[in-house]
Amino acid sequence: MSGEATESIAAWRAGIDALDEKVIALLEERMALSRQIQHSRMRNGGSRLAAARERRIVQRYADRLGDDGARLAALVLTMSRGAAV
Ligand SMILES: O=C(O)C(=O)C[C@]1(C(=O)O)C=C[C@@H](O)C=C1
Repeated sequence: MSGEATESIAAWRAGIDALDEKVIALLEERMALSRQIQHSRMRNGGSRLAAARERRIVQRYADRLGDDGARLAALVLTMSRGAAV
């Protein structure tokens, strides 16, 4: 591979690494918000789960990202629920 290509790939990877850091930070922020909601609901006698809300979230991801988006949403929700200890 040419030196130019190697440099380009390194720069693009730096961009990806920066984006991944943001995605991770956003996921952490999301999990914290989700935990607040779940704790609040449970303190008030409700359950941890809000199934209808989850269906809307999965649908939103699916509309934008297809079947993989739906799977990603399910994983994000699992992580968010798991954070509510
Ligand atoms: O929106 C809520 O009611 C939440 O509790 C948050 C959240 C989520 O992480 O998006 C988590 C658990 C529920 O089952 C539904 C959604």
